[in-house]
Amino acid sequence: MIALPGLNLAAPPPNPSPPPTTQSRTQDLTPNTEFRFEVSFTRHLSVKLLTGTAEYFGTELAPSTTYTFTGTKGAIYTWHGCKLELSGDAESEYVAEETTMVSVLNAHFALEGARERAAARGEMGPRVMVVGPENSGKTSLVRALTAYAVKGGRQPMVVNLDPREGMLSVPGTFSAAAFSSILDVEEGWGSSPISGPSPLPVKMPLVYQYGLKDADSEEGKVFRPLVTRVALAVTSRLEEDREGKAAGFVVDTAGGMALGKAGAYDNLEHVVSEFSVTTIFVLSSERLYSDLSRKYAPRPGTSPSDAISIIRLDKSGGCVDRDESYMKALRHAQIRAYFFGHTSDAALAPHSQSAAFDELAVYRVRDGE
Ligand SMILES: Nc1ncnc2c1ncn2[C@@H]1O[C@H](COP(=O)(O)OP(=O)(O)OP(=O)(O)O)[C@@H](O)[C@H]1O
Repeated sequence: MIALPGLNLAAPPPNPSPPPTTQSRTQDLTPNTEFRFEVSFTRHLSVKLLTGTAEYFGTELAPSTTYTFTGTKGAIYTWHGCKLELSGDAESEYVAEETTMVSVLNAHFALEGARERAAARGEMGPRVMVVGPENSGKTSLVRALTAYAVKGGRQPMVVNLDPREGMLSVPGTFSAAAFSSILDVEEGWGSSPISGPSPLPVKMPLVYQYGLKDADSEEGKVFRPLVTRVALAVTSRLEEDREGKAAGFVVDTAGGMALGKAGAYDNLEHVVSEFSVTTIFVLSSERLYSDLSRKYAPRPGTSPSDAISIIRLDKSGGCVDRDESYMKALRHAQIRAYFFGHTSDAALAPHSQSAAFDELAVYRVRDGE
């Protein structure tokens, strides 16, 4: 039987150490600080908000509710100060006073302004792309912008073009989903109908199989036609949805696309043109920012409404490099959650069927067919 990585049907579900019995402790956070932590896939960290307000990448924590994290690197931020109760053992944890949340909030309000203008004119809202090197905080920024927009009653769409990490689906796919309800603090984006029962409303992603690990490994032969498909699906969906149209969408890209081999950003440029991007947030990379600013500098004769805004944002000091073994474990966890459901007690029971390897026929589509 061919085993999907992470989907060992024969073996019992992985059993991360049970929620620890270590004594709970409290952590006070002063306004505008964040509690950063790293928890491996074999440990747990439980967090409860005792007093004040706090959020996890833009999503507000409910008071007196225990959130348990495993296989996660993240940060709990507070605007007004709070007291947290912590239990469990993280690999590392500390309080950071320098965060980038004020610039994230400013970015959100700039997008809100664009949404209001778009709604008044019946036009499409901001079409945002987030770019930057690997582990520069792109996905975290997209999550926070989405969470703030949802909190304000908007229904933004999120498009994931990073095959290294799935969004509401398995890795190796591109997906798009409209977000009209709160994001899931523990599970990241939340769950789709396929991932079993969830206390939060499920999200309905449109998923395309890409199949490769890196978006920059095949000279765009598969990537670009697929991006065209996704863009068409997203824009035609929004044309029929007045609220979603005004909210616009945010596209998360893969770090490899920002490498600009020999100064060429063919895949990024393709995304910009297919999605008619209006705003590009560049995380951390000065070179990418200056290359894109040059490329999309307003030309004489073009109307200001056609200009693309390129905005550079600092990388958060909390962004941690995720090595290949961590990424592998993350992908395995996503594949397992897809088939068994999100909860640790494995809510779904997929049926398995074995086939001998010589019964399998593999076809390869040749170039241009
Ligand atoms: N302020 C923060 N504090 C702690 N951890 C953070 C913070 N911001 C981001 N992280 C963590 O750093 C890691 C990298 O961030 P993120 O996934 O947002 O980067 P990325 O640019 O999307 O990466 P990639 O290109 O590999 O997809 C993630 O595990 C994320 O949860």
